[in-house]
Amino acid sequence: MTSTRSGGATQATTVGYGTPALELVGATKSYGSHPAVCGVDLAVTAGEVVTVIGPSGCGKSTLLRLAAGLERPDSGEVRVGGRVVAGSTWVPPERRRVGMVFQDHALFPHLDVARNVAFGLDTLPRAERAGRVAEVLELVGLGHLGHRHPHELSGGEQQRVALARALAPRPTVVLLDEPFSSLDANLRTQVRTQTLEALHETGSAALVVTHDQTEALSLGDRLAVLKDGLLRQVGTPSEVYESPSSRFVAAFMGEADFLPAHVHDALLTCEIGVVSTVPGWGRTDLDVEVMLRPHEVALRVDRGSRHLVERVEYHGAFVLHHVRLASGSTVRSWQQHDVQHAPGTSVAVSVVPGSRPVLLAGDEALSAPPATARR
Ligand SMILES: Nc1ncnc2c1ncn2[C@@H]1O[C@H](COP(=O)(O)OP(=O)(O)OP(=O)(O)O)[C@@H](O)[C@H]1O
Repeated sequence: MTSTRSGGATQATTVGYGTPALELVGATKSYGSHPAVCGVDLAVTAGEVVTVIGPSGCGKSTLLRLAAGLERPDSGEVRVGGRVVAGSTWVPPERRRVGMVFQDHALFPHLDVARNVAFGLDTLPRAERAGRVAEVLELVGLGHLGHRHPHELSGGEQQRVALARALAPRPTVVLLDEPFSSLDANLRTQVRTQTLEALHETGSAALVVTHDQTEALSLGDRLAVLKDGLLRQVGTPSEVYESPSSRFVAAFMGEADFLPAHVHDALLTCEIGVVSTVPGWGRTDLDVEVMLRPHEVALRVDRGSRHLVERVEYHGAFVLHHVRLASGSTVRSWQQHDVQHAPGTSVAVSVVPGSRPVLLAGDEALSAPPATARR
């Protein structure tokens, strides 16, 4: 069931309570014999921003194109506002209540900003069109630029026009494909914030493709990690970063080092000593691997240690130290910007107290001890 929220001309068409704005159910698409998206189940609710991230060629754009109606699924369904738009039936892109924002903005060069934004509003009575255009341009902070042509705008302004154009018809869902990647780093942060504000203001559901881990972690209410066309994990940014379900997700979402480790009666130890206790792992004896992120690794100069600083990377606010352990394994450690241990320095390495490192058996993260490991 779709309904329009009362009390706000800028509001998107939202869906009834409990109905996802966008649902992909078993969505599958191959190009020839090459599977691009394999049985993806993903739901986005009204007002929610979900980012899709994964390595190049993993199927991110194909997933978005399936939702938009620019590709037909080989099997599975796409639903918008609870209505099937692909699967047992086919609804073309322009009738899906879906807005799209592309990486290159895709504005019409011969139309001014106002006409670009008005482009998808032909079903609206003429008298209401100008008001709606003014409203969404105001929403993205460009109320004063309606008369300009795209070539007279900065990259960030063009991106905001593209967003205004996508939001103007009050879509149920907005799909954004790498929307900030053509902007330089400073502008990207600013336009990202403005985009999020506009999306939250309208209450649209949004699915955003990005290849930037930091962006995925900071932008989305949830993020979906894709690899080889398969969804590997869906969760809030902190769930995915702090409790990755696999080695792939752990390493893809940020710096991660893996060390052989052992759990004995809920005590986790590895080459650098005691890592932590592991609640619920009493009466367990098991070889595992522990994942350590650089913010969990502490260093202290110790002339007697056989662990040596190998390389130091200055990042401004923080300095990343690469340490070669006595065994030959390496770990990384973030230090404050004024701490730089020169290569060759002997250091004691430990785990920052309070850390809850992730344990792995093979490529899968362990959330509980396997039954076979119980003594
Ligand atoms: N029209 C097409 N014809 C044939 N193969 C395609 C087509 N579009 C995409 N593919 C293939 O499908 C796979 C998924 O492509 P897709 O563009 O969805 O990946 P992506 O994750 O968006 O990649 P990137 O991050 O590099 O943009 C890739 O192997 C790609 O080569």
